[in-house]
Amino acid sequence: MERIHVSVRARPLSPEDAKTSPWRISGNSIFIPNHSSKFEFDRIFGEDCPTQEVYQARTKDIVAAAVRGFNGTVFAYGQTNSGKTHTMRGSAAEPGVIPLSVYDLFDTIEKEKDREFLLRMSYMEIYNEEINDLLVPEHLRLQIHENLERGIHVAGLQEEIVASPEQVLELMESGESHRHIGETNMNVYSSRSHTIFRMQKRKTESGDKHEDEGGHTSCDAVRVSVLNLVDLAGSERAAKTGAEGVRLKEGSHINKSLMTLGTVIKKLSEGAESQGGHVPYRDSKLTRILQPALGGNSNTAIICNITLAQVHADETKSSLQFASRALRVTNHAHVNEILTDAALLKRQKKEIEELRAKLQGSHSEYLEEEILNLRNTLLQTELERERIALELEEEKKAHAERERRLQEQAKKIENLSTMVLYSSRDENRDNIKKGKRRDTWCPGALSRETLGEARPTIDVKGSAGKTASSRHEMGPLLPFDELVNEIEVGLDNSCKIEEDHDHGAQEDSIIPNPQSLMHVTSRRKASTRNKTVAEVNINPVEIHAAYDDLLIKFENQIW
Ligand SMILES: Nc1ncnc2c1ncn2[C@@H]1O[C@H](COP(=O)(O)OP(=O)(O)OP(=O)(O)O)[C@@H](O)[C@H]1O
Repeated sequence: MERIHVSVRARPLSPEDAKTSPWRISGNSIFIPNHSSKFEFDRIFGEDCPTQEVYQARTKDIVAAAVRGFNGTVFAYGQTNSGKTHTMRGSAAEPGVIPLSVYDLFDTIEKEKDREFLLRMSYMEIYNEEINDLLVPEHLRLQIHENLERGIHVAGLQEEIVASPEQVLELMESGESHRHIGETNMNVYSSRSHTIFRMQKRKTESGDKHEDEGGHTSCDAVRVSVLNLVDLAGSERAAKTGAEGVRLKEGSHINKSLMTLGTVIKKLSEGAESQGGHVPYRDSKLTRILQPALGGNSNTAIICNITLAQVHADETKSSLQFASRALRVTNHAHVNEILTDAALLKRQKKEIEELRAKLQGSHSEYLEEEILNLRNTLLQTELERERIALELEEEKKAHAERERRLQEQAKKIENLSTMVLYSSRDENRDNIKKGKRRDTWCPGALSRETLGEARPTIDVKGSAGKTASSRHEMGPLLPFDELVNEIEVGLDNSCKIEEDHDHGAQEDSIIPNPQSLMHVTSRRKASTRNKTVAEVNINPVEIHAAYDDLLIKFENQIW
């Protein structure tokens, strides 16, 4: 929301008028001393102020905004002979707002090299409430239309494509030749019509360019803005202008349209539009054409031309009241963008792609979180697997230890068997050698001392091929049962020693004590050892028998 910018420009006075002028200007205020009326505006330009300064005050910004796509309207308002045409058209010596705007417009466009512009100009007048085309004189009584695409526009109005300020000004000069100008008592070249100089800019936004599959560049947005520069006909009093006939009729239409403009401004200043009230835009061609500029989509500035002469004090006061009301009118300018169907599709496609990219981005975040969770789960599984592997390894070691002990026990048993068999073979050999055998066995007849002299020394070799380095002395020759009892007593001690003994690899090379082995074969307390006996199929009865045989052979050997 931005209100209409209103400035006041006072035209130079003759020395006589200057002496009698009741008006005083102080800053941006104008008033009549000792009078209740005091007006304040955005700017007040004195009689010595050049048009360039007037242009710089606001119009320059409106032109720049028009290049960016905002509608703009600047119009000069005031009584006849107040300097409106001088302000808007100017002269060769002092160009007016229109030529200054045209040059500025092209300058701005040239600086915006990345944009593509298409400029058109039109020039029309509203004469006696009829719209005529000043560029094409045959185009008379044109009608005002309104539609969604073009808004309010004059149908059939010539729109010349222009490429330079000089071309524009030439066309403008040409149009001036068709304008209704008449002589009145107040102004030799009095404008008898309102003129509207219009520049339309169609801008294609380079930022919206796209390259299609064929590599061609197309634009999907076109900004269209309209700059209206209006030189109104001046309000006049027939008594002062001396208008008669045609001039009187012209003056009547001028006054009527200006009165409608005043009413529209008054209504807008009172907030009628925002309150849903009626604003009589359609009561005149002027207000209808300028409707977007008055409370609508446009940056608007009004330059109120006045004369400070005493003789025109009432008209000046009336103009200042109009301008003062206009200060309270607000507009809502915005960029006007036109999209073709193809352009609309392209833009929507672009938006969809952007949304899809955003969606994929958020989905990717979700996936990353999922991957992180999976990685954590995987890590936990790996740790669990390693823990189980360690436990398995420990179990294997324990199992191997058990197997090793079982094998040791088996070897000991096997050694015992081998020892028994070896002794048996030696006895047979000695028996054959001596040819002597004892038929009965009398243990009581044998003293331990006697037996000790005859106790053989046996070199025992392991059946597994291991060399037994230890030499074991045979104990006293006892009956088998007695021997077993003795062994059990001995093995209790042996077990204790064995428990304290390191079961290293060195132990494998030691020939087991046969007595210990006998313990292994007969001891019922140790279930594992009984199991070992069963596994190696050593029958204690057989050992018993073999032992008896050995004793007999041994005795035979002695005797
Ligand atoms: N600021 C100014 N400096 C110098 N001369 C001026 C100035 N304003 C107006 N004039 C002169 O005053 C005369 C009338 O001005 P102008 O034609 O612009 O008035 P107008 O408001 O357009 O009148 P009308 O409504 O009858 O067309 C012209 O000769 C113009 O050169």
